Amino acid sequence: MPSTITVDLHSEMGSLNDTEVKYIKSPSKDIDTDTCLGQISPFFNVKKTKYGGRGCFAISAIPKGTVLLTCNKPISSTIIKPFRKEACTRCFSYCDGRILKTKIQKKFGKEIVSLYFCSEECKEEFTNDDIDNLYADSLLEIERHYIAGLNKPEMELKEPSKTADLQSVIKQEWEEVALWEKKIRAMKPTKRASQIFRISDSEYTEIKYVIGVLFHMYKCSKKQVSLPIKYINELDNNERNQLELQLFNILQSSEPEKVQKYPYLLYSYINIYKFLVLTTLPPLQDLVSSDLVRATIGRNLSNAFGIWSEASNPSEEKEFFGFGVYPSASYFNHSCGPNMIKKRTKNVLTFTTLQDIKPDQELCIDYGNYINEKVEVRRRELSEWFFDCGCDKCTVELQSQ
Ligand SMILES: C[S@@+](CC[C@H](N)C(=O)[O-])C[C@H]1O[C@@H](n2cnc3c(N)ncnc32)[C@H](O)[C@@H]1O
Repeated sequence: MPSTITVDLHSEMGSLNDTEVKYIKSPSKDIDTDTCLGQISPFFNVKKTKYGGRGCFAISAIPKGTVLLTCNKPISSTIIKPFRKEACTRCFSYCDGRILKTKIQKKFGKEIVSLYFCSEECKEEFTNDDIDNLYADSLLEIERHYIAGLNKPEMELKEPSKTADLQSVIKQEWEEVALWEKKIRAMKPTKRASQIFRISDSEYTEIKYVIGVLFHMYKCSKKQVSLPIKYINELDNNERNQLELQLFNILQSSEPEKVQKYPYLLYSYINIYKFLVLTTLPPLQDLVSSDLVRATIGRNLSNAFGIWSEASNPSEEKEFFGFGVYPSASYFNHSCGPNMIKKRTKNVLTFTTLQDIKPDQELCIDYGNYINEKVEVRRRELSEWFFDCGCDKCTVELQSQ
């Protein structure tokens, strides 16, 4: 299992000499953080910002309208339950609420469960990316148990007591999970299957995302390549997958902050983990550990890109279909006066400059839709991402108050 790497936020990236091709021997262990961050784009370096954490800084002047990064597909994505039949599993295409006709199906007893695609091409691309149908079967397994769970009692919503020391509760609850897991792993498969419980819709969404990440990790372990030090857009598919995984492993995780803010989520994350222990298919089951699952959830919280419908006019409300994690695009910080724009075309994200950029200027996107709001509103909305906005616009507006 790939180790989680501690990120040194204080290290400054040097620019990459792309004529010199070096090789990373061990793709997941002992990785050089600076090297893989330097492989994202020839246009920018990832280095420390003045307000904390890392950000992307232009290496030289860049004209307005330049595409700085194209991300072809997410490391993992997930469609929420209400749209699972209407938004394509692979490319998120949505056809005015019509149920998609192209499916991968599997029969479990009398129940047929399906994954939905917008076209035969998308289904084929999904299958070509799979290994022995493992990803499809894993997602179908989740569908099957999710649907079967609807006949079981809803899980009681627990919440840590307001007076308890939350850190001790978290530690103790996960220790109890470890004891539970020991018992479960010693059970016969039929007895273990009888322990599968009902999950909530949000747990279902998160579990599909975690399975996608586990599958990506499994795939990289099966197709290990020596990763040349080239920019991501110069790499072949396997190398690109490997680099995206390395970039994923060094993303920041906000699981502790999220549980601190919403303590009831502790029990939801425990449900997600237990469900994965009980239902994950054998090759991916080897990857299921509480540390990895918690870090995977935590990386989604501060790095995922929401997948929204395209509104045909500005007054139309956009629908939220789910989210995708694109590690190479996760180093752009937010600004309330962004100089970059993100565009999604199916499952491809492109990042383009909105203005001429000066050397060493930070490249930022807009994380939400609040940039025209007052500074107080922006700060409140952005607190969902667990940060106080340090962009120039907020700094100036706060100083003039
Ligand atoms: C997608 S990540 C961006 C990369 C991140 N800075 C890093 O070092 O990995 C989002 C996180 O970056 C930080 N961040 C992004 N925009 C920021 C801003 N305008 N001010 C302060 N922190 C910001 C927050 O911690 C946020 O949760």
